[in-house]
Formats: sequence, C-alpha cells, structure tokens
Amino acid sequence: MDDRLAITLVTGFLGSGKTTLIRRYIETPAGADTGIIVNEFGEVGVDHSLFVHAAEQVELVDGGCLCCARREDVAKAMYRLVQLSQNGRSFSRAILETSGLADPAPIIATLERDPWLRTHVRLASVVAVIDAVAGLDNLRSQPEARRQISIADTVVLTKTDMRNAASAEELSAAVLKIAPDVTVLEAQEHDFRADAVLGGSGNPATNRLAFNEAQSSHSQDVSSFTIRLKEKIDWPAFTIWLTALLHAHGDRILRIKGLLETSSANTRLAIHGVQHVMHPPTHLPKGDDETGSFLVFITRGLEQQAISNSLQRLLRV
Ligand SMILES: Nc1nc2c(ncn2[C@@H]2O[C@H](COP(=O)(O)OP(=O)(O)OP(=O)(O)O)[C@@H](O)[C@H]2O)c(=O)[nH]1
Repeated sequence: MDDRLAITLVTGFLGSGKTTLIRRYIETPAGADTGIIVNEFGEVGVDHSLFVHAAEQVELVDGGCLCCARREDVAKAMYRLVQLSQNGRSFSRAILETSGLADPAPIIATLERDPWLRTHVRLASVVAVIDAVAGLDNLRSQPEARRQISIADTVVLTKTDMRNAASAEELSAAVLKIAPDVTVLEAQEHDFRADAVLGGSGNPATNRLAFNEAQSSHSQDVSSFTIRLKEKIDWPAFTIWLTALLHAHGDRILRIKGLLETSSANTRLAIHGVQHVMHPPTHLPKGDDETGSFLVFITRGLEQQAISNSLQRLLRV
C-alpha cells in the first residue's frame, strides 16, 4: 500500500477562486484533517487567514512566486507537514495552493525529484481553477493561465453565476482546446462535489510528465506592493474608491486583496478585487495576529505611488 501523504495541487490564475474551492472542501467531513500549504505572490499573505479557522494545519509561503523564488520554502513546508503527520498529527491528505501567477510545473518537478519528498509525498492530482468572468481573456493574454490549464487533471469552472460571465460551454471549449483530455467541472452546478475533486484518490495525467521546465517564467512586468493603513476605514467611501479604481485601471490591476478594519464593524473585512471586478467582502473574526489594515496589489505596469496618493486623498476627506 502506498502510505505517502497524498497531495493535491490547486492552481489557477489570480483571483480565479482557488481559496474558495479549498474552503468548500475543508468544510466537508473529508476535508477536516487536511494540511494546507498556500503560496501567495505578494509580501503579505491573506489566504491563510481565510483558512485558519477551518483547516488542521496551514503553512503560508509568501513573498515570492512559487515557480521560481520559493521552491525551497514550499519543499520545507511539505517537510513540516509530513513530519507533523508522522508525529501523531495524522493528515488524510494535503493541498498545495499555488500563487495565481505560478507555473505549476517546477513544483511538480520538486515533488518528483527531491529524494526525501519523493519517498514521503505523492502527487495525487493537479486541479486548475478558471473563472467565467476573466478566464477567457486570461487564456488569451496570460501565458501562466494557459500553462496552468495545460498541466491539470481536472479543471474547475467558477463564477458562472456572475453577471458578465461567459457560458460554461464556451469556457469549457476554450479549456479543452488547450487540454483535450482534462475533466471539466462547474463549481456552481448543484451536484459539484469539492470533496470528490480535491479529496479523490487521483488520476495523474501523463501530459504533465512532458512539461519543459525550462519554459517556466512569468512576466517580468508584474509587481506586488502592500499599502498599510493606520486609520479605520470608512467602508462606504472605500468601496466607491475601489470600484472607481478598478473601473479605471482594472486592466493593469490583476488582483487586490486585503484585510480592513472599518469604523463600523467589529470584524475584519477580507476584500477581493479581480481585474475590473470587486467581489463582496467576507467578515473575519479579529485574530490575535493583529496586523491592522492592509491592501496587497498585484499590478502590471501601475505605480504604487499613484494608488497610495489616491487612497490618502480618500482617507483625508
Ligand atoms: N460569485 C462567485 N464568486 C466567486 C466564485 N469563486 C470565487 N469567488 C469570489 O472570487 C474572489 C476571489 O476568490 P479566491 O478564492 O480568493 O481566489 P484565488 O484564486 O484564491 O485568488 P488568489 O489567491 O489571489 O489567486 C472572492 O471574492 C470569492 O468569493 C464563484 O464561483 N462565484
């Protein structure tokens, strides 16, 4: 019997719905004893806060891009999970959420080539998430998005419930053009089972064995910066500001995430902007790890200073 820790790799472009899908899974009985490793492109992580109250063990690997700078850190996070698992904290499996800009191929290579990991960890499957709002554009314009699909065993379509969403059929056809033998599922379908997708025994694809690691690179012009805010935020004014910002610059703002302390709520708000779209915020209980309010931006060719100045103007009003 293969008693290595089975790991499912969850990939997908920035903001496509990876964390949401994993949260759905860890709320099922099957997901209860799952170790999670989350990598974020950005100097401050947000996703691990969204998991912390639900998952058994969460390891955050932040700061770099999974496909290059942080491979050793991801490997170390995997060592820690395996060791915890051997020291009485038994996980039924692990999930690795890659950063939205990552090419998953190098991390698969790390899993398959590192002698220690190879004997302790088994890649069960690669799940790629693509959303129906930005997905078609991303496939056209973002090489990382195509790469993520091409290497997957299963592709999960998200956000088909949203206004301006492409149809599942159109998105599915675009996915199958890149990866003809992939299984395509729709997260908003009533019979969609997150536990079957992320907790399944695995159906490793042969196509990913043929990847060429040397191709791995992501665009050089992408940058990430964090804006920290001392003041409590006036939420209605902030949403108007953010909506206007995304309307004007959404093509250059790939992703905004943040945790905000507002003047009206006793919780922290997790906010999500994905290109031109601002998603409804989620409330998080205040943790011990009070970091104040902060916003993480991932942009392509947009200066931090312009955004900071505009935000400061809002806060001074
Ligand atoms: N309406 C709708 N919203 C969704 C769906 N899936 C995800 N979202 C929202 O999309 C936003 C981004 O989702 P995340 O799960 O954080 O996306 P992610 O891929 O983990 O983002 P990164 O880690 O930054 O790449 C959040 O506000 C989610 O609530 C969906 O199927 N329908």
